[in-house]
Amino acid sequence: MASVEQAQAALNAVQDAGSGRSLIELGWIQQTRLVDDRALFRLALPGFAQSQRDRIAAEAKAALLALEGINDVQIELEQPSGGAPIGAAGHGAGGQGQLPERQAIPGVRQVIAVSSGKGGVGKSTVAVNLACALAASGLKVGLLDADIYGPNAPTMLGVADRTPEVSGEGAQQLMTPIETCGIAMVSMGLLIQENQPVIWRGPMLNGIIRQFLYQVAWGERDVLIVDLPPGTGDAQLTIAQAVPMAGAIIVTTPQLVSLADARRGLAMFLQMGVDVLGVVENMSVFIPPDAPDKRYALFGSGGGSRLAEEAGVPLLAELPLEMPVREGGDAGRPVVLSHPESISARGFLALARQLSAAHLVPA
Ligand SMILES: Nc1ncnc2c1ncn2[C@@H]1O[C@H](COP(=O)(O)OP(=O)(O)OP(=O)(O)O)[C@@H](O)[C@H]1O
Repeated sequence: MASVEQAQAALNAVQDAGSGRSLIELGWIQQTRLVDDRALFRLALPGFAQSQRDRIAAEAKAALLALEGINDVQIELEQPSGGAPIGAAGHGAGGQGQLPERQAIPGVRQVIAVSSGKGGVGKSTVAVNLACALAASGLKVGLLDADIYGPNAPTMLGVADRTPEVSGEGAQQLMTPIETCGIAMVSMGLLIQENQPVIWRGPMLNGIIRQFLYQVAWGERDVLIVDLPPGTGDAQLTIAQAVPMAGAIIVTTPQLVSLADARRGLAMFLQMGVDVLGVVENMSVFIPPDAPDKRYALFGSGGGSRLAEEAGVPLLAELPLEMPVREGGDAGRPVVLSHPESISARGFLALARQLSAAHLVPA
């Protein structure tokens, strides 16, 4: 028959996927007891998504059932001290105290973040084309380029030389988004000179992102697409804590190194209580312009589906590496508008249809 110490040691081996730390060390598992052949413990998780809570509970349960003499496990679900109630708005990192309520953007019905673990995988390309494809389907779409340090959306949408109008002063300031390709967009790239470096610290970055969320005249929008910077930094945390979201899309290439980063990004969203809507694999195969029937798996294959499967989320699209995508991005005319018949454009349009059907309802 196992002892309480053995039960605790077994639970100590169960880790939080995001930080890699033990659940016991994090204080999420408490009051482990044994009654006859039953193990009981209290699970006090911060506001994780349901799937993440289920996974943690299942792993802890399995760890206990593997012990000799334990035939049943009972879990008491507890709200973490000072944290947000489990299953409510669902944000908060363990033990960090009460976070402010998420605040919706007036007139904006849904927010979808486009994220990637590492740079250069095509996150901005996906965000911009997805926004254009959703607009082409008749939805009212906004695009917030939250990649403050490397804003690419203005170039990809051909508006890098435009400057949004700003009215009012201080907290009353209101920026009018730029209208292009049927969408309304704002970006740091519209506010700084080209080639000017952006060197900001966290609090300033949070401030500008909050301004982009709440001090822009977004008007009535069925959906706001947020193009996040790569990685798991301040911008992701600010957005995830500030605004209620339909969820996040994770963009990755099939490459293993890209996958490891994408996993971290995915875990961060789940930890913040933000649903992951699915994975988009970009650059799945290269289609040469002079041999459009050929396919080359330049970055390997199967990475996107592996990531999606691991996380229990859908693989939303597998988009090829094609010349018109890059050309459209450089020329300021996204491929869904410049080459709507291309395989990539059809992939983006199908992605938009899927997301629309599952998460968006026009006003
Ligand atoms: N499917 C594709 N086919 C061809 N070119 C692509 C494709 N996806 C992205 N690209 C090109 O790859 C480059 C990087 O794409 P993009 O800027 O969208 O990546 P990113 O992940 O947003 O990068 P970062 O986060 O570093 O800004 C761009 O020149 C873009 O045009």
